[in-house]
Amino acid sequence: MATAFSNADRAEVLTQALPYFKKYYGKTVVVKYGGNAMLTEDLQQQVMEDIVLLHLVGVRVVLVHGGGPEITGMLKRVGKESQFVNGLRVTDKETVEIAQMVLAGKINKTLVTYLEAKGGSAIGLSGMDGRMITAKMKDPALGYVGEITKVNPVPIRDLLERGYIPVISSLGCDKEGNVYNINADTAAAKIASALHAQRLILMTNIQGLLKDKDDPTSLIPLIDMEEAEGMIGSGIISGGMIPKIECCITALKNNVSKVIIMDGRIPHSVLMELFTDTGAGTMIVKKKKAEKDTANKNDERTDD
Ligand SMILES: Nc1ncnc2c1ncn2[C@@H]1O[C@H](COP(=O)(O)OP(=O)(O)O)[C@@H](O)[C@H]1O
Ligand SMILES: CC(=O)N[C@@H](CCC(=O)OP(=O)(O)O)C(=O)O
Repeated sequence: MATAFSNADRAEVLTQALPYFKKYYGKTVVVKYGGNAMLTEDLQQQVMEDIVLLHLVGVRVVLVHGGGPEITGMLKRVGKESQFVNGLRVTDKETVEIAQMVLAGKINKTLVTYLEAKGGSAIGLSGMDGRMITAKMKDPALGYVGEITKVNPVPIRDLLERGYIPVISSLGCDKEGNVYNINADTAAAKIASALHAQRLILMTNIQGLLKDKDDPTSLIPLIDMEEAEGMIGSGIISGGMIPKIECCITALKNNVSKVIIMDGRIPHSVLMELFTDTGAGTMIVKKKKAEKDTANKNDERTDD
């Protein structure tokens, strides 16, 4: 097949990636995949191929997934309308059962199958397995929406040690055996904290954090926690981006080195972020090293 790249070009690309392979070898990267970045089978397969590549070059990669649109679709099929309060789905007993079927059943197993088909070894678990995610009711008005009280990282570490990619769905349970529906960004952030991850990558359906959410050219490549908090206060960050940024900030305050929000619909965005000079999306750091105007995302990316 004719291609625009010569073998020399390909070798050059690999050589350029070498310092990044070295940087991330043996490091823990938690990737959250979900929402509209998960809409087609092709897209899911492409992202899983990237995850396998990360795994094969020695990154300890953990995949945490959501699947909100699929839960909404399944609820519709049984005649139930979804209702959200501040980005969280109001979850009655029937809804949590359906969330469990969709997340722990269909999506988790589909992603595991794709990872295996692409040459990885993956094991799919939900937050209930091995008491990985303990939760309590967040607010009785929301029903069975879980607030995470504890993450047990041992089963995840065991799988990583044995060379598996853990694939975790965002459900949790309490001591009484109640199951809770948990926002997948929140679950990924808490898991990243429990693992002291080098990177938490949240894949979403927008380029990253934008100065103006309706202007795709206004991407902010690098921001720190204080600036991000200010942008929530000033209304630049709104809607579903608010809980996303809040859980990024909590992760940074709790053992996670850096967080990236990126567009999961762009092919190979995760590889671009980790293995190229340019990166992708928005990186959130605790505190920028340089002053605001001179801060360079690449300085932050190549150092921690
Ligand atoms: N400043 C901003 N930059 C980027 N997106 C923003 C911003 N403010 C609000 N948003 C909105 O947040 C959305 C992402 O949140 P959400 O839809 O909950 O993502 P997901 O379903 O992937 O978890 C974007 O599609 C966008 O409409
Ligand atoms: C409590 C709550 O809202 N849970 C989410 C869980 C799935 C999720 O977060 O999926 P995405 O990442 O695809 O949005 C829900 O029911 O949609």
